[in-house]
Amino acid sequence: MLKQIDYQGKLEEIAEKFQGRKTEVSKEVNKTVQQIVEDIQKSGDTALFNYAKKFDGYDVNTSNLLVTRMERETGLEQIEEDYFKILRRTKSQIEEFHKHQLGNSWNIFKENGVIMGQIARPLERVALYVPGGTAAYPSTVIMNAVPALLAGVKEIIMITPVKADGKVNPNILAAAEVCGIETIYKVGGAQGVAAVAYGTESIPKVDKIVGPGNIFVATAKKICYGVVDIDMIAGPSEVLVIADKTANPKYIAADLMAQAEHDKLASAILVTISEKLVQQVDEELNRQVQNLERREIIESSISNYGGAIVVKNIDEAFDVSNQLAPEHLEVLTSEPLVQLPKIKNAGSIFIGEYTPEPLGDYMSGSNHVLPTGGTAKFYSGLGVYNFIKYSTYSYYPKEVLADFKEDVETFAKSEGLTAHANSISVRFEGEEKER
Ligand SMILES: NC(=O)c1ccc[n+]([C@@H]2O[C@H](COP(=O)([O-])OP(=O)(O)OC[C@H]3O[C@@H](n4cnc5c(N)ncnc54)[C@H](O)[C@@H]3O)[C@@H](O)[C@H]2O)c1
Ligand SMILES: N[C@H](CO)Cc1c[nH]c[nH+]1
Ligand SMILES: [Zn+2]
Repeated sequence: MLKQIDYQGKLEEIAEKFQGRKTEVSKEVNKTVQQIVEDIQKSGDTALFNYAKKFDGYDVNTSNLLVTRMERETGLEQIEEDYFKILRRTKSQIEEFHKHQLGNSWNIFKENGVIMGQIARPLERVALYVPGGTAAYPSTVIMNAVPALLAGVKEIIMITPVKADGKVNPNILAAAEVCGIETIYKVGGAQGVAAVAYGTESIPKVDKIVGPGNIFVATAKKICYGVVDIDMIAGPSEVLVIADKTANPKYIAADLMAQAEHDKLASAILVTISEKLVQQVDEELNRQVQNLERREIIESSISNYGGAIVVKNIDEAFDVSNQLAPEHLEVLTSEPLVQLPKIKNAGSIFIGEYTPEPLGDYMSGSNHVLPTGGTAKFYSGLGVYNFIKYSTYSYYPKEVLADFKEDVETFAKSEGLTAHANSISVRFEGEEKER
C-alpha cells in the first residue's frame, strides 16, 4: 500500500510528487464550483435547492431549510448522557487552550499627550461549516464554535449538508446544543458556502465562513473569498510522520490510516531514515486495515496520495516536511521535543508516541480545523483570532501635530497629494504670522 517515493534530494519538486494528481482533480473541481457559485449568486434559493437535490438527494425548500426546535429535541432524545459528558469535556478542553488566544486590545500613552492603540472587536455574523458528506463531524462543531464564542461573535450560524431523509445527525445536534448554537441550516457543499457568502432569500449573508470540508467546500471558500472572509483552506486531511529507527511501526501505520480514512483525497506520508521501517509500516498497514470499516477509502488515499520517503538524516526529514507543510505533523523520534525548533511549516504538531494525531482531532485542546495542501506555509489553524478584527486609534494634541506639520506636508507633496498637505496646514492658518 505504501509506495516509496524517490525525490532525489530535490526539495522544490517534492510537493509536485505528492500533489501532482491532486492539482488535476482541483482544476476539474474548480470549473464545477465556479458554476455553482455563479448560479447561487444569480438565482439564490432556487439554485441552492436544486443543487441540494442534485448532490445530496435532499428535497429542500424554504420551510425545511432551518432545523426546528422540534427536530432538535427529537434528535437530542437519542443521545446518551455519557456522550453529552464527552462533548462537554471536549468543549472544556478546547476552551482551556483557546482562552490563551484572547486579549489583543492595547493602548499607549506617550509623555507628549499622544494616545494610540488597537481595539479588538468580534465579527458580527459568521457561518460555521460542519462536514456531513461521508461522515458526520460533531467534533468540528465544537472546534468551530468555541473560538467564535470566546471571541464574542454575536450571531453564529451553522451549515451542514443532509441526505435524502433531511435529518441532521443527532450527534451534530448534541454538539451544537452543548455549544449553544441554535441556528442550523441544512445545506452544505459548494452551494452551502456560496449561499452564506452571497446570501439568498432564506439564508443571511455572513461576514466570514470558517470550517473544514471536502475539495468542493474548500474550493468554494477560495472562490468566495473577498465577498466574505474565510479562515483558511481546510480541505482533505493530511498527516506526515517523521520517524527514526526508534519509532514503533504499529503506531505509524495506525496514525497514517487515521487521516487516510477521511477522504479518498486525503494524504498520509512517512518520512524516515530507515528503509527497514518503511517495510515494517507497510506490513502493519496491510494487517491493521483488515479490521477497519473505511478500508476502501484508506487504501485508495494511501496508494494515490500517500507514500514513504527515505532520507539520509533526520535534518533532511524536517526539510522535506517543511517543504510539504502538512496539516498534521507527528514527530516519532528519540528526541521529539528537542527537535521542535526545526519545524517551520505545519498546521498542528504531535510530539512523541503517546500524542497520536486523533487525540488532537477530539480532545487534546488544540484546534482540528487546520490548513491543508501546503497552505500551512502561510495559514494558521483556527483560533479566536479568526473571529476578531482590529481597529487602530490615535489621538494627537495640537502642539504635537504642529511638530509633525512640515514633515507630513512635504511627504504629502512628494506624492502629489496637496489636499493631504492642506488638511494639515489649514489647521494652522493665520498662526504662521503670529509666531
Ligand atoms: N482540514 C481540516 O481541518 C479538516 C477537518 C475535518 C475534516 N476535514 C475534511 O473534511 C472533508 C469532509 O468531507 P465530506 O465529503 O465528508 O463532507 P463535506 O460536508 O465537506 O462535503 C459533502 C458535500 O460535498 C458536495 N459534493 C459531493 N460530491 C460532489 C460532486 N461530485 N460535485 C459537487 N459537489 C459535491 C455535496 O454537496 C455534499 O453535501 C474531508 O475531506 C476531511 O478530510 C478537514
Ligand atoms: N482530522 C480532521 C482534520 O483534518 C479532523 C477530524 C474530525 N474528526 C476526526 N478527525
Ligand atoms: Zn481526523
